[in-house]
Amino acid sequence: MALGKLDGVSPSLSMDRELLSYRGAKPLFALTALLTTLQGLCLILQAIFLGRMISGLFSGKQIASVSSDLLLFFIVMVCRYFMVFLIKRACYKFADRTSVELRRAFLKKLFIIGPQSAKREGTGALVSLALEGVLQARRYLELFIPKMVANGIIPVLILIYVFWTDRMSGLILLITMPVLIIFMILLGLAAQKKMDDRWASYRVLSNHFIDSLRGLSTLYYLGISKLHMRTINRVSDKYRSMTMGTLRLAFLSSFALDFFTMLSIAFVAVALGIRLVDGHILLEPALTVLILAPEYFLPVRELGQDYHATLDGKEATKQLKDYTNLPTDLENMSEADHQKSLRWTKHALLKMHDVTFQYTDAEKTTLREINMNLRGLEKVGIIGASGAGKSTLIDLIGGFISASSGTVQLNDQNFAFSTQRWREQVTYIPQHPYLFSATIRDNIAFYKPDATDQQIAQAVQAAGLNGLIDHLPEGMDEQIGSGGRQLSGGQEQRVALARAFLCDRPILLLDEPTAHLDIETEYELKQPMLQLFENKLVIFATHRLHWMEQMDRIVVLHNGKIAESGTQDELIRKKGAYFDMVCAQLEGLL
Ligand SMILES: Nc1ncnc2c1ncn2[C@@H]1O[C@H](COP(=O)(O)OP(=O)(O)OP(=O)(O)O)[C@@H](O)[C@H]1O
Repeated sequence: MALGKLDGVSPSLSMDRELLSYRGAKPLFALTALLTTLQGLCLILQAIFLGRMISGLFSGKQIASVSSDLLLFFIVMVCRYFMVFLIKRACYKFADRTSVELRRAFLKKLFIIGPQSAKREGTGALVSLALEGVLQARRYLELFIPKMVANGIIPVLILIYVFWTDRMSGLILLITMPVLIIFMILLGLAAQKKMDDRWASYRVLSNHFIDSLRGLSTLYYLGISKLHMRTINRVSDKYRSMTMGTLRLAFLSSFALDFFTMLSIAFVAVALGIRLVDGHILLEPALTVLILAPEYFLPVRELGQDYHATLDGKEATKQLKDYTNLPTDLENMSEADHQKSLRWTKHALLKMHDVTFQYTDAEKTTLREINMNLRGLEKVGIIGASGAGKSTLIDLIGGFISASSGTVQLNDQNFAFSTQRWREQVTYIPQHPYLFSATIRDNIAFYKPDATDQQIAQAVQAAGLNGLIDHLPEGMDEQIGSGGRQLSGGQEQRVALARAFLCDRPILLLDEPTAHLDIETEYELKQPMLQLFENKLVIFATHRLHWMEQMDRIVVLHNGKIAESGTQDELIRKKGAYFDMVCAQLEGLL
């Protein structure tokens, strides 16, 4: 956010400048300011007519003789509420449009950053931000803008009029307002702290809940699902008590604001009463000032109340903005650079020079001095001990994360893996491919929805899925994914293979796709997988060394660095890290 912490807690004094950066915000502020000024003038006229009417009746006039004041009073009242209606409508439209844009920008960024951001932020937190966060942001924009503008205009108009009518009352109003505002700032500071804690607790709760749902079967098999219930209760309870704390503060703040306001109005009333009795002021101006006094404090009170109600919206808006402002090299590249990134062909050459990568929350770099070339349609095996950086390297090449330093060139032109052109050419098969809650047909054709039945049938055949589909009651229309038929790990992997066959993209990234399968299932999958590898650049990270037979080149990672690379024969002859791994696996078998 452009403003510091104090700006967030002293809304009556300063405006959240970030709001002005939204599309259409400046005209909205101008329109709201104009309408609020008119509304303020109506309010003063209303008080004048009401004061004149009451003092007229008090001095013995007939109702008929004050009827013109009564009529004018109603006319300005209608005008005033018409202004309120116009302001609300304009702010609603702005909030609606801005929240849609915020969500769109958020989702766009989510797709650019990819799964890495889900790993970092947590799926639950991202889902909450995209759904509830956007609604809260909308409420904040809708409520806060008119209140903020009213706060800057109406008290000033009233104060000018009161000063002009009765200097003493003007002075009381002028002195009491800063006291009220300082009090609001103090409460706001405490509220902001509480809201920060509450938001952090909400993120933990969302992530925890989603993780628990995902891991429910594991927890059940381990016999600790009941035990885990207690953890969920604890996390929920923490969130509940934080919410109650924030609410307590909000109630306290409302009470204190009302109390101070009433006290200030009482000062004005007593001062007016004494001077009225002494004959230093007439009834009509005294009444007008007295009617205006509560209106003078009303915007501050309303802002104070809505401030607490919309604090979570303010925080959500900040989170959404911060997320969409995260830098990616895709955005740093010019359109010309995009065009330069050529389609991957059998002659293509990609060079990585001194590439490093460090996770934001990690202490040391995960990938270091990666110097590696990828050519045409070669098959490259990535191996290394657990934690060596295989998945990170695959994520980097897939464009899910961006290198911290180093250069990447595609056909001798600077290039970033996160470009759309690159991603459109990549198929990624992870250990657990995601199955959408849809039919098998839709799942297979997810990345190519316009595929014909014949193309899908060919992909099914190539992936060896026809045996399964023939036995399903609904065939290709069988529902799978959450809520549908559960597939085995091998069957899920075959769906992923069918997707890859159908997409037929020239680059294939595999991150331990068979690690969770038994050896028989892996053996059954090997033949369709090898068929899929044909005419593609394949980068295959795995622990299972038997795949290295089919690789043109092997890259051995150790502690984030390339320990050695070459063909299988070369590495065996070299008797280095790869040789040691083969020996270790063979010893494990013997
Ligand atoms: N999101 C993350 N944030 C911080 N550190 C991470 C993150 N993901 C991985 N790491 C760390 O980076 C290092 C490399 O992890 P990576 O998953 O790439 O290794 P790997 O070789 O694929 O391991 P495995 O074979 O067990 O899957 C590890 O030390 C890991 O703890």
